[in-house]
Amino acid sequence: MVDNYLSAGTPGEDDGSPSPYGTGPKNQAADDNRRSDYDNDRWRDRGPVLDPSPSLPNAPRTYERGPVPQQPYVPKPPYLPTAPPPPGQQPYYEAAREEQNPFRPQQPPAQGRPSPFGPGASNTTPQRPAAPSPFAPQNNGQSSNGPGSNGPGSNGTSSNGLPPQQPPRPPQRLQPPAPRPQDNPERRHEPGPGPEPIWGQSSAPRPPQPWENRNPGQPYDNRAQEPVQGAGQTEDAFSTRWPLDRPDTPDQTQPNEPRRPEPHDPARAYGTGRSQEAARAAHPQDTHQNGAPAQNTRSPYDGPQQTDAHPQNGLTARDARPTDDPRRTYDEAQQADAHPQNGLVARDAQPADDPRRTYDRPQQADATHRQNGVPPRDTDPADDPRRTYDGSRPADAAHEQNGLPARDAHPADGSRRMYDGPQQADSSRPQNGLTGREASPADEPRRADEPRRADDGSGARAQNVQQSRDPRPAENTRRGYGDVQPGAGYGQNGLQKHDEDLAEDTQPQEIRLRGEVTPRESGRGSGDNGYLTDPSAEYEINAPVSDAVASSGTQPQANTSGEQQATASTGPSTSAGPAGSAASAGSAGSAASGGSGGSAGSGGSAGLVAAGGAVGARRRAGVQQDAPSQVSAEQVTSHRAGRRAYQAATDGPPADNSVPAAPTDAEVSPYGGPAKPATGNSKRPRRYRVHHLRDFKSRGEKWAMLTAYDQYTAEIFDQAGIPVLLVGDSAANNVYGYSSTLPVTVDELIPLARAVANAAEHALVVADLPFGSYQASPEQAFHTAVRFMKEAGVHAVKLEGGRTVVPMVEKLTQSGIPVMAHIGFTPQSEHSIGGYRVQGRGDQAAGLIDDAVALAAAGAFSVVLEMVPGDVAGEITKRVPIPTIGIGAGRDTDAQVLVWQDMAGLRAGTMPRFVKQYADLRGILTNAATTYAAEVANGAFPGDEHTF
Ligand SMILES: Nc1nc(=O)c2c([nH]1)NC[C@@H]1CN(c3ccc(C(=O)N[C@@H](CCC(=O)O)C(=O)O)cc3)CN21
Ligand SMILES: CC(C)C(=O)C(=O)O
Ligand SMILES: [Mg+2]
Repeated sequence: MVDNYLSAGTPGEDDGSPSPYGTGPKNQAADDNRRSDYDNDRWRDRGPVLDPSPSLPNAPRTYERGPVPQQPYVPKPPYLPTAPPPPGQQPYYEAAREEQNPFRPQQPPAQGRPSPFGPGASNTTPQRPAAPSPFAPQNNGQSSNGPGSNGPGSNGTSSNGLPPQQPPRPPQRLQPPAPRPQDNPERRHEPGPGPEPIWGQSSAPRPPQPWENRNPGQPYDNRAQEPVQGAGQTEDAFSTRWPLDRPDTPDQTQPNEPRRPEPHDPARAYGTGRSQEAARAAHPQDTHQNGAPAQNTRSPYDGPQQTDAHPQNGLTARDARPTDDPRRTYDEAQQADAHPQNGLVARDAQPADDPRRTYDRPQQADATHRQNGVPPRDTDPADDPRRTYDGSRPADAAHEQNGLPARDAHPADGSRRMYDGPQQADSSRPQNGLTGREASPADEPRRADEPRRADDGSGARAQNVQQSRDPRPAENTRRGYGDVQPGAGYGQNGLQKHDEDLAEDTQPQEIRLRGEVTPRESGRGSGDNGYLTDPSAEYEINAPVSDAVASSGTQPQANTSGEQQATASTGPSTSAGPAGSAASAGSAGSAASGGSGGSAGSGGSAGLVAAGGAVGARRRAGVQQDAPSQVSAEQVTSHRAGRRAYQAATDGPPADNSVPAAPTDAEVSPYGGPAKPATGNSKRPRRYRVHHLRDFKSRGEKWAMLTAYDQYTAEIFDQAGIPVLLVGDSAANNVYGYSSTLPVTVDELIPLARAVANAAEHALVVADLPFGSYQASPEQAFHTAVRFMKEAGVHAVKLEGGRTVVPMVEKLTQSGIPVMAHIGFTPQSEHSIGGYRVQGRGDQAAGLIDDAVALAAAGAFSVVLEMVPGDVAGEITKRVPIPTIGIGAGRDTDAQVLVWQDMAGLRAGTMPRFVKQYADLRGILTNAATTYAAEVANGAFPGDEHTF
């Protein structure tokens, strides 16, 4: 079947084709133990009984699944930027409901349109051309091309005759980068490469844009450009008559628009593939940041290297095993060995390593290999051309650092990754300080048994040390992470503005406190889960928390946990803010030696840890000891303990209106030198809050959101400086293996959200409300959101929908629950939308803008724009005072979001177009598991040092 985009079913369901998520099995939601959030009859009619929730046994769940009270809802937006609808006028959301009629006309698919569901679908169209990829097979004659190759094609640079993974993209994408739009306003007028007319480029009059068709007092009528054909739709249903349609709407957002001086040019064609192609062609830096693809560089992941990396190549675990003190504790090893820039061991800085480290601690490099991102420990770091942190093998090293596969090596797993090759190589540089491929002394594949090269020794390493502290690629003209100095970002740009934030952040984290008093943490058993027996009082379970806060003032009430006792031991990370997250990950976080660990984005609190207490406190606190590698000193103790310690150390107003450098802000050399004092007021908030995001927008600082579904990823991303973590309902297909987001339930998401909220020290944690858990009514939305707030400890919720969900947004925001909106392609509405389609093209743009404005007016603190034409996303970003977060919405949104498994290359399958992969975790794990199995088989593991 070819997806006709009008089908109510997913292609995966219709024709057995694979899910676009890359998950193999179809929806497995039939598990008897799984409960629906909304319409499971087993629960609906029970009345106010205790609901044996798997996430919190015996908690009353009547508010989740019971009959939803359908009370008349009176919208009362808490901080409306506009007047309510005139009396007698149909509420805007009533009209919106019709506008979002799932049966509204759909544009037929263009012939030859590639299926979003990948090559497995019954789709005869070829894959979309992709940029030349560094992972495309190269001419080493040794790489294996797995079954997942995307087939024939040549990127024009591959010289090995093996098919690249993707057909070529237009060659002009490899041109040097063009200026950013703000640097070159003319770009918006650049013609596309094809015959498709681009509005504004010809002398012919361009069609009016939807939002231009609005006269004062005369609402724009979508009917003019979007004929209604759907059943049950009236003309009025498509008339979005509501106050924000007034032309003065933009003025309301004017104070929030400092960075977009250029007026929106509606002449730019919307959302056509042509215009997108043109934009890409005009901005090759999008796919290749420095315009110099390292097309011929070899990767450490090619065939011989993979072979070499394994025990059978002679580099056995025992060969490589150091002979130093096997008694080192894990935490010590972390501190000493972590090379936070890239996850590699600073071998030269740590000749004595812990032989007991498992791969969970990648520093145990004995049997670990380049493909695992871990250097062999029997090699001399000074002359190993494979080193990824010596700047000697830029493109390859970049891949190596990120675990990205070689261009000439096809992923062994057969996945069809849509790598954007040169971009990936180059984009690694801001994080790892690598220079460029011109600095590479060796492009040929390196074998483990070949002589070490001496031309990238200490000099190159020293160079890299310096470079690693400047994450900015000189040629990177794009605004964003790469432009930010270590220690910049939030700290430098926002400190004065956020003096109040510091004060606030020294206050108890009430949301966290609630989270702390979960039944699990309070030691209450399932029979005493904190819920009152009176369902009407079910939200009063915070009494212990309130008591704690009240009795402790600005300090949380001490309890008997060792975690609390550890409060003086360390402090939180104080690395740069979101704009500097990559910077901090690449340099400021290079705290590997000096006895202190330093993970990406965190300075090492060496002194504090060395002073003792942290590790012990960690143990006393019962905090997990076998934390992941690269754990910074602050992580050695518990998050909360560190936070309290820092709070204790920094309580009180900051002196002379500036934020003091935190004790953990020192930059520590990975090469053993003394800690370098922090150069700036690098500081990020104790907790990112919605007002920080607003401030980012007002300052024009872009930021990144990632999904997270578990403790370690949350911890890592948090430490990397990601200010907002989303526990997406995409866990459905990225955790639970469903083929869409529809099956996942509140009960399935809450444990994940709780893990993330527990682990995220600084990030604002947002949880998706899953399908069916909020659409019924504002009250249902409220009850579901409360569950996430109480049981998971998240700080905000996200829900999908435009004006139809405005009442829900209002209810939540009025209840003190921050709401992130989500419009454009809303996966929960996949079946009504008719597939994975770009939304807001052409005439749909006006409706999408209306949605965004209405959601902002309803109190949403931000809005996700998914698969929205770049122009429309840019226009929305101008129109609304709240941050826009794009995924497949171009570069003009205030922020970006990606599903982390996509971003890090963990999942297989064809990636959506908007995905850029920054690592090859799948390859890393594949190699790790393969090596582990091989060592078990050949007896290399476990060794004496692993034996008691
Ligand atoms: N791993 C993962 N990544 C995601 O981005 C994601 C999820 N899961 N699950 C929830 C939603 C669903 N999303 C998706 C999933 C697939 C496409 C997709 O296949 N897009 C194609 C076709 C687009 C079109 O036809 O216009 C693409 O090439 O982008 C898009 C968004 C985004 N979200
Ligand atoms: C893709 C993002 C925005 C999301 O909603 C999710 O991960 O569930
Ligand atoms: Mg979602």
